[in-house]
Amino acid sequence: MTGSDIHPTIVALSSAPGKAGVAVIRVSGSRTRFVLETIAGIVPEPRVATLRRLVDAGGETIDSALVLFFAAPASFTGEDVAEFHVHGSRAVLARLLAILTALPEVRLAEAGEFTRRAFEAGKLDLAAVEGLADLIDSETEWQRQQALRQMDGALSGFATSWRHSLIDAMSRLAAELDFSDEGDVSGPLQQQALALAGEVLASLRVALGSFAMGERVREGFVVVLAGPPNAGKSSLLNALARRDVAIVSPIAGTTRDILEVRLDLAGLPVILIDTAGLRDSADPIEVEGVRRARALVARADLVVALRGVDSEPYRVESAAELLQVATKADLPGPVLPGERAVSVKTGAGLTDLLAEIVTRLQRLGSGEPALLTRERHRIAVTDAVAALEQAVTAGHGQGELLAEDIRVAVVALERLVGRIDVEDVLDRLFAGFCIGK
Ligand SMILES: Nc1nc2c(ncn2[C@@H]2O[C@H](COP(=O)(O)OP(=O)(O)OP(=O)(O)O)[C@@H](O)[C@H]2O)c(=O)[nH]1
Ligand SMILES: [K+]
Ligand SMILES: [Mg+2]
Repeated sequence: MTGSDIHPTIVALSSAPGKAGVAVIRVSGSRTRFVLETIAGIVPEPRVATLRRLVDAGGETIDSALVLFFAAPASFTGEDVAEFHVHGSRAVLARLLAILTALPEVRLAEAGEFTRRAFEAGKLDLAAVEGLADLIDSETEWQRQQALRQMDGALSGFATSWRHSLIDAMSRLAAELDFSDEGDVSGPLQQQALALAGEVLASLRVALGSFAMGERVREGFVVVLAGPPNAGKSSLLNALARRDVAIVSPIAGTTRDILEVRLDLAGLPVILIDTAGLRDSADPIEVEGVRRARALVARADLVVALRGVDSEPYRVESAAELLQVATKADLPGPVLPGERAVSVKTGAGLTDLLAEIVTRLQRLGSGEPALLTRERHRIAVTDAVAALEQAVTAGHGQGELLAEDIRVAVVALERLVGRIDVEDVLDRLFAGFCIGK
């Protein structure tokens, strides 16, 4: 089933809005051939870019365009699809969209609707749709690579093989139960089922171990600059961001709120955060700033603890990865053991500091590419792990209970690729899509 008979035909601008050399308008659905005949005068040979004049009902030219046709089911959505590569002018786009949506049974697409149709046609599973969303949102190299792996089915492939192994285990248990009158024998088939469950459990635990990295690559590593007032936190933020983001002054207590910039550090997405100087204060605003700074220090992936070489030693308490930095290295004063020296004034040590931040962040992962990248994945796999742990530890007792534990794990894993509970996830996901995806 292609679904083309139950869906209206949809149309949308699929490239970014605004002025551009070329813009792409995409059409999908059973009226696509009709749309092509009406606007371009022909249905081009599938997958052959064809230069045509696009005309309105009165025969007046709207633009000349490259026209592409993809015949169902060999298209992104699985339906007949057309693309019009027109000149990216607001006037051309407005006119063309107005004409297209005025055609019978053709309407503007909703956010994510092309992708939803691809999902419904079985072109992408849920994990792959998430990968596509992440790819479109990706801003750094690590994000691009991780999203592409997800879109290409890295998680989907594992989910399928875990599920197959567990279904295999369940069928061995069922066979054993058929042969026993008590339902509590632990024969060779049950042993095999337990071994399969144990293998899947081990693989799931490895996948869970990759979640922290997967999530951080998606959302950004939180790196917090912390230390006493006037340590040079805001100066360092500006230097690393190469922009004048934060106010710098010789007055202690200049920064009161938190300030963040997003950086691409050697392909790693980093959220670098400047905080209020840590000290006791009578000023309620500064007290709140310090409270926020401490909260961030507590939840950071990496804390860069700063102290001016001309100031007292200062230790930031944090359970997170900690990097001790002595600032203002151009001034006289000692660099203490364990500190790296930098000077924003001369630029000394800044490149090394950046390299060290990258090294520390990379160390948070195992080096393996992350399989689980969203909280949704973590929950599903955690549920499956809990059920299989119960199966494996309860072990050789009742065959029926064992089968039930494994069944619970299978259901949890089916959520990963979207065999169940799909609508909720899709609705939330597509809320973040723009129209035309
Ligand atoms: N000589 C020298 N002065 C610096 C350097 N970095 C910062 N400063 C000076 O130190 C003072 C404090 O700098 P800020 O960046 O405002 O310090 P901060 O840690 O953000 O201070 P608060 O926001 O008040 O906590 C300013 O006068 C800066 O110009 C440096 O590398 N060398
Ligand atoms: K300051
Ligand atoms: Mg500051």
